[in-house]
Amino acid sequence: MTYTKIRRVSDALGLVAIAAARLLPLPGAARQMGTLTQLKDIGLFHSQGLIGGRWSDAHDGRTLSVNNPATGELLTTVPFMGGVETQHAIAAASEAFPAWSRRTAADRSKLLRKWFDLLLTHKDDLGRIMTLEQGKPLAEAIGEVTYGAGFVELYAEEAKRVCGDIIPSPYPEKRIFVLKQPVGVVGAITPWNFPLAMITRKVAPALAAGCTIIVKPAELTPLTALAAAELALQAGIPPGVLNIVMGDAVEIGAAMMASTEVRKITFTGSTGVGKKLMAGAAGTVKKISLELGGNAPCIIFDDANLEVAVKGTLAGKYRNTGQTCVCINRVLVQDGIYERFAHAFVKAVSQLQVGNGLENGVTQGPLINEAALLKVENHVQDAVSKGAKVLTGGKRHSLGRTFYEPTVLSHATDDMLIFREEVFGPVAPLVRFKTEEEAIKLANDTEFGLSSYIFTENIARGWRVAEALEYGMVGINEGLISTEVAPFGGMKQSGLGREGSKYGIDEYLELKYVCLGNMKQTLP
Ligand SMILES: NC(=O)c1ccc[n+]([C@@H]2O[C@H](COP(=O)([O-])OP(=O)(O)OC[C@H]3O[C@@H](n4cnc5c(N)ncnc54)[C@H](O)[C@@H]3O)[C@@H](O)[C@H]2O)c1
Ligand SMILES: O=CCCC(=O)O
Repeated sequence: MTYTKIRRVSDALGLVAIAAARLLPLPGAARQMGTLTQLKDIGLFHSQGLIGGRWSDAHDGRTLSVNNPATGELLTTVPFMGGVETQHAIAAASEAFPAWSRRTAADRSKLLRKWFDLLLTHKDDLGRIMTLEQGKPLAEAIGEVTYGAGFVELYAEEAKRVCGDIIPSPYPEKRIFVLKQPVGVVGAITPWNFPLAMITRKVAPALAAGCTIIVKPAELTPLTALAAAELALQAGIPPGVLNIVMGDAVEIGAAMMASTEVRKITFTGSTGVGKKLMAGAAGTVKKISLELGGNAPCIIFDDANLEVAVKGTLAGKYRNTGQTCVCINRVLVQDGIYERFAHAFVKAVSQLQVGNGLENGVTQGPLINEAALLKVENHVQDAVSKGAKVLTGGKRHSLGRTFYEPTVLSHATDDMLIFREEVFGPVAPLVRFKTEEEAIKLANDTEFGLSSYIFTENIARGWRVAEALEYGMVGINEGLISTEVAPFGGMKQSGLGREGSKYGIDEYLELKYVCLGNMKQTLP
């Protein structure tokens, strides 16, 4: 029985093809399936890359393990690809580019809309795959699918609004036009913390603009990307328009950088890697956008509504177990509200439920791996050694492995690692301040500038401080600010360019100036 037939049978019976898939060698499908067999549509599970519309292995057969961070379980293996496969993917994307870019915007829009519909239809399965490989609680994972699909819907609409311009000419015999054209083949490199949304935030505007793309998802979380790509194929997105390679990040990145056909690099990840890519892109002068790390301050003023501040800080800090680039990293609390805030915040944090993201009621999943756990431990130890006090948590969770207790530290100061670096874990350090001026100074005292948060009931103060913060995004009385319709991005070393919103598509477009001369004046 072929894999497609197994899928049809399983669909017809309303069952998954668990037994069959385990027993048969399945070309193009699962080699080891474990808990992934509980998907409603097993056809979403792919463990090969996608090049020119074909599910592909590494040329030398090498593979890479994908594990569940909550249990350590081996979920599957995927090809360990490198420069060779990246060059094939670039060739496929280049070949697909002329036809894709010549299609009407309305046509591309329809295909993106179909992809959006399919992503939502399969949101439970996509969420399950995401929880298995990334660890976030299932409800949060399904939330990410909705969020990620939102970019596809938005750019299905924006595709039709890529308008050029006519500029009044200063010369009677000349006319001046501005065309917007797709930049060409795009290389996208994405992180593990948002295995779907960081991909659709790049792929959807690229495809809407008429570009073709090669995506390299994080090696820790390739399965959600592959499932989304399966749905893109089902939606009718032509072979070669969307390609996925994974494996040796350095080799894949280098092949993208070296290629003269790749005209644009879009990266989300750490600032260190972003800087390397920026240097690499210089060799062929590629357009580049970077969404990098953050060090978000959250300023709680004396006049904040305590309940709103606690709820907002909780959401902004502990989303995805603190593993979000926009997660609050430093909580700056004014003198007059410090004790009351600390008390109420600790109470709320103590109620978070840690566990395997597939279990009901869990709000805090594991950290992605042992290295992430060690970083969190190191930050807490460093803070405590410099005078911080643990108000709750402060150690590995009794579940073991990659679980860490949701933690609040008081008496944090600007000489601690946790003040300087992104902790990327469930730890909130409270820093006491006296004046508005001091809060702004502390908040801006970092090379990062992604997101920031303010809690105050004073509207004038909210505006004033928002204007003074050197950050690309500011939440006022709100801890969850991400949405596909708003421009997402950072200042300083948090990145270049903006994603999402009506502005995000500009990153995938070139402006071309056309001057029409010899316009003879025939009318009187
Ligand atoms: N600003 C944003 O929108 C945003 C969003 C999500 C995550 N992030 C940041 O990402 C970081 C966490 O993600 P991460 O640990 O996956 O980051 P990372 O930089 O280690 O990896 C990101 C991606 O880059 C690849 N990569 C690593 N080295 C590379 C190289 N030399 N050449 C080419 N590719 C390379 C990885 O395989 C992965 O796919 C955090 O700093 C977080 O703040 C930022
Ligand atoms: O990790 C960073 C991106 C998360 C988001 O889009 O809110």
